Amino acid sequence: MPASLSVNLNAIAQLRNRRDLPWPSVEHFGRIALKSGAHGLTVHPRPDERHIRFADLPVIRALIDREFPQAEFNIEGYPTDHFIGLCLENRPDQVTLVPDDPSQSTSDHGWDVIASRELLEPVIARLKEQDIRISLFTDGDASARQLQAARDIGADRIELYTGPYGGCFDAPEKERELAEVLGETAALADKLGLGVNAGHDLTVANLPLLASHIPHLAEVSIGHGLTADALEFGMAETVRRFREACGERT
Ligand SMILES: CC(=O)[C@@H](O)[C@H](O)COP(=O)(O)O
Ligand SMILES: NCC(=O)COP(=O)(O)O
Repeated sequence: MPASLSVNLNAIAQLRNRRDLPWPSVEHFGRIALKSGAHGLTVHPRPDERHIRFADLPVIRALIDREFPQAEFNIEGYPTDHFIGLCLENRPDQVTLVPDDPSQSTSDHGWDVIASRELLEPVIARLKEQDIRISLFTDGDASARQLQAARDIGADRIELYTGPYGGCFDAPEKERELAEVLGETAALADKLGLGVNAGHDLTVANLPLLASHIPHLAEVSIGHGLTADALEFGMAETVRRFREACGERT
């Protein structure tokens, strides 16, 4: 079964925010992405609203409810009270919890689940009361103890942080990163009953090899590389290319 593609709209929002204008519109490009066969939309609102604004969330929720009821809405972020409130108001199918400091420019590491158990366990319970699937952003080389802890506190999935893989894709180290790091962690998570998502710095070039090393890969969320390609090929054609890179026949 090919991995589902969730299109991250952060970069579209960042371009929009250069001016006090409503375009490029996250609703418009979200619609094109879903019409073109993307399985869902992802947003990662950050506290300074530098790309996704809090007001974008109900717009995306309404787009999915009205026009694409099968599509999934994935909200990513650090679990502050404000973030949890945004999630409860906007009814995502999945929340991906990410251990980012508010000043971080982008995500660059996964949770230390064991050390963060007191923070994460009640948050996961609260979100799961609303039937929201929980994914925890996880380092590619997470230990068995970390994965076990993720499962014990109620996570449904992990999202493997693929930044280091993206960074070494043109170098020989990518073989080790794939087989011994991401592949082994994914296999262990699968054995423990955790679903496996992946994201960060994925591209149409590096996605097929990743997917071939993680046969049970459930979902990839992709923003930066996909938006760059959309500038060249258009959003509809780009989504088609990324779906193919996931192993879908388009
Ligand atoms: C959680 C993650 O992998 C991030 O890649 C993300 O959602 C993108 O965040 P920015 O768009 O702010 O870089
Ligand atoms: N969870 C990762 C994500 O949504 C997008 O990351 P990127 O493709 O913008 O690096």
